[in-house]
Amino acid sequence: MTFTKSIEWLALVIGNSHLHWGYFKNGFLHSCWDTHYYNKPINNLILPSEVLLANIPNTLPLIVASVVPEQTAMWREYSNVNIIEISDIPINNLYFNMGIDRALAVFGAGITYSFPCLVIDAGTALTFTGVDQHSTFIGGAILPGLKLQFDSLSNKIQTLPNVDFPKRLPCQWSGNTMEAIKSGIIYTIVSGIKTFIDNWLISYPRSHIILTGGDSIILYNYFIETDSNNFRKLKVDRNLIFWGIKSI
Ligand SMILES: Nc1ncnc2c1ncn2[C@@H]1O[C@H](COP(=O)(O)OP(=O)(O)O)[C@@H](O)[C@H]1O
Ligand SMILES: CC(C)(COP(=O)(O)O)[C@@H](O)C(=O)NCCC(=O)O
Ligand SMILES: [K+]
Repeated sequence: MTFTKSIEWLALVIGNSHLHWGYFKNGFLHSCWDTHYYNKPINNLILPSEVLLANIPNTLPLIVASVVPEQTAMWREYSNVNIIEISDIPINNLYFNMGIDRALAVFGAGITYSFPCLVIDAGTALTFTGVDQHSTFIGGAILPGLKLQFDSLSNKIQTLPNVDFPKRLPCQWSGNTMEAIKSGIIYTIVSGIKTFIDNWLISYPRSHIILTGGDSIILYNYFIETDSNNFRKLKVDRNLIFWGIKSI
């Protein structure tokens, strides 16, 4: 399918925690914002004002990329909608049930920064998606995202409280439960990500590496605090998926 874009249109990326919205006008991403899920029936002609920013028309064409099937079904009710499928993404070797957010983000990264590239998406899940210089998907990995790791400890283990993750790197060797949780999760995520990056760079030394997703900025700050020299190749771009959608 080809995605013809009008002068004004909306992109909706449906993740496992949030709806991510982009408003395009004259070929530019004019504004972007996140909302919670909208769980009332969708009118077939008018988008709900609750999810739109003020002054954005509520009858615009909508292009949806979703990894949440129930939400996809809801937004399909809107008549002016197109849903992106894996087969729409011009990257070789993608597998059919791969997350459309991963495929679009890595395509958006390649279009914006050039291939090869490795995208690290720190959303509900944390994902790695690597594509080589021929726009061929090489492989990736999936693990629980930052918030999910904190939530799973407190949800499954009675003695462990829920803690918010800190803005700055915590102390690694902690003398109380809260700090020990922060240390455990953050230091293993940071060093795990570093291992993936180092391994990717052995095969693709000139690759771009881009962090995206809800926790990308906080993660980037942890990296810079740990070892700014080693992470100088790292970029943060919250809009990779929108660059991907714009370019299909
Ligand atoms: N109100 C919130 N609810 C849940 N997560 C939030 C919220 N605000 C920020 N976050 C952060 O956003 C991350 C999820 O990233 P996001 O990109 O929104 O995920 P997804 O694309 O999977 O919906 C969580 O790990 C969490 O730390
Ligand atoms: C891995 C994901 C759950 C990540 O979703 P997110 O954290 O962005 O909400 C999503 O990309 C997905 O459902 N993928 C399908 C499996 C795969 O990519 O192999
Ligand atoms: K995501």
